[in-house]
Amino acid sequence: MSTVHVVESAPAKLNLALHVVGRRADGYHLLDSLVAFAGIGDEVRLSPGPLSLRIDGPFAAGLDAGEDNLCLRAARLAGADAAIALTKNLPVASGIGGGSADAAAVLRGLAQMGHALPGAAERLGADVPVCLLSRPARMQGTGEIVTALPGLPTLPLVLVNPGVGVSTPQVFEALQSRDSPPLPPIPGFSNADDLIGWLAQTRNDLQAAAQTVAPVIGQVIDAFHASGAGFARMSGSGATCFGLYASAAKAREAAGMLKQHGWWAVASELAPQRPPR
Ligand SMILES: C[C@@](CO)(OP(=O)(O)O)[C@H](O)COP(=O)(O)OP(=O)(O)OC[C@H]1O[C@@H](n2ccc(N)nc2=O)[C@H](O)[C@@H]1O
Ligand SMILES: Nc1ncnc2c1ncn2[C@@H]1O[C@H](COP(=O)(O)OP(=O)(O)O)[C@@H](O)[C@H]1O
Repeated sequence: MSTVHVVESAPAKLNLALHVVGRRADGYHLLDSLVAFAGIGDEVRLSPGPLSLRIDGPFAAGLDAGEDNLCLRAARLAGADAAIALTKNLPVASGIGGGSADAAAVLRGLAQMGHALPGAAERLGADVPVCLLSRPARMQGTGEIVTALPGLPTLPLVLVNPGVGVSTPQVFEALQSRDSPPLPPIPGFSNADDLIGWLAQTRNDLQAAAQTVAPVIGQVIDAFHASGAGFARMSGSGATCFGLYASAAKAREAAGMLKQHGWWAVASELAPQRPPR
């Protein structure tokens, strides 16, 4: 068995706010999004060897380890060989960027093993540039413009996925309008009230569209409020939603209640402090 050389976490991406501000001639939508990362994520381990991928973890069964897997695509883009082990803790295709986070973690890990980061990482997926940073950021364009933000308060949160697959193209097609204003100026947030006050002035424009495809998303948001969340919203194109809570104990209690619906529900943290890279 080969020795693991590098372990990289691949934290879940959350679009705390997401405005659709336009549409390009090729049909792709222009976004303005406040992105942050959660304490929960996948994990990638790299060791020297020919290019290979092995997947374990709670969501391994839903994911093919073939050549299209974003871990392998990332290594090929970097021109690097490595034996990759992925622990898939995040639901697949659920609006929290698990595939992009995995690709970014592979690229970061390969960089630690001496391989240069490839240019145009966004070719792997729109969320890969922000996932490479894995820190709070404003994301614009289709994801290629990433501006790091000073930081966000670390807050208890719960993620819920109702187990319904939502197609990203279908959600974009279901949009009623594509000309939202940009996000309001993003101040420094010193506490939960600051952040929630700012979030209340924003939207996830994809949420209403996703709800037409998967009405259960509305039930998830209602259940978050019933469980004491101070704020609840869908991330990305769904169907995963997040709720913010006043304490870690309340988040854990809420996750227990939300699981009773038969949904994947996990208590974690928003923007946990991570050691500097
Ligand atoms: C919506 C976001 C927000 O962070 O998150 P997720 O829901 O993926 O987590 C991303 O922009 C998702 O980007 P990405 O992950 O590359 O989307 P894909 O699944 O590759 O895109 C599928 C399709 O959705 C449409 N699409 C996607 C992104 C975009 N900015 N405009 C679009 O119109 C296009 O029809 C595209 O062919
Ligand atoms: N390592 C990976 N993890 C998750 N999805 C992957 C991976 N590799 C390829 N994919 C594919 O990428 C697509 C997007 O997955 P993901 O990034 O989890 O979702 P989303 O873009 O909704 O946040 C899925 O359809 C999945 O089949």
